[in-house]
Amino acid sequence: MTIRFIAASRLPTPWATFTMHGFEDEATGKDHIALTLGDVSGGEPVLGRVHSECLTGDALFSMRCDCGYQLQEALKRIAEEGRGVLLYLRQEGRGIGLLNKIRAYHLQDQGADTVEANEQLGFGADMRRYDLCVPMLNHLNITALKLMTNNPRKVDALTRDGVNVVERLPITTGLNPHNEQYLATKAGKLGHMMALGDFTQASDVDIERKG
Ligand SMILES: Nc1nc2c(ncn2[C@@H]2O[C@H](COP(=O)(O)OP(=O)(O)OP(=O)(O)O)[C@@H](O)[C@H]2O)c(=O)[nH]1
Ligand SMILES: [Zn+2]
Repeated sequence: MTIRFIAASRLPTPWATFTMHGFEDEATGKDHIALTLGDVSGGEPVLGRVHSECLTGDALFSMRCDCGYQLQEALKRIAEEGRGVLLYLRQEGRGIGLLNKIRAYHLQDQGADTVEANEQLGFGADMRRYDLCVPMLNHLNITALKLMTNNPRKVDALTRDGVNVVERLPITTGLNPHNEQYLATKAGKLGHMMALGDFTQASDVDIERKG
């Protein structure tokens, strides 16, 4: 695996002006991004989010999942802390790609859950890799993460790959009638450490999206 740093720039957002660092994965040709805020080097654990691409949730306001809500919440929490990192990994659809995710959504429209749909298409439930995080974090001189996630397998995979996750912080936001079943399946079948009662409602946190 060769991850090459390409360029960095300012990225103003509604929450803070981040620094955006662009990387290229030479093996796959995919681009990945890190957003940082404040001085993240120096060894003190950094508040972080490792977020896998969800074009539908992150960019198209989909309410089928919790991705877009988590992305906003993570940037907001990093801004409140004044220091942190978000790794935005281009592994759409838990690694199956956008078009296969649409195929999986079609099966879910007909009654399959998110895990069954992947399996009916011949994929594992979660095909993601996290080994690319190590060179990205090394480039940023980040040695320890306080990770915002509900996904214990993400913590295990990152740890196996050599990322020092010193703390796991829940990120439960964006519950709505369209993603309730999906979130229940994540908790029931994928082992996510969350209960629907923990969630902030999408309507409470995201009024500007209701439009
Ligand atoms: N195959 C498939 N992928 C989905 C579906 N819904 C969301 N996704 C993808 O699931 C991934 C969600 O990634 P993350 O937000 O990093 O989170 P996570 O592993 O669910 O765990 P958290 O850190 O707790 O959010 C993204 O790549 C989405 O595109 C689905 O129904 N099917
Ligand atoms: Zn999503």
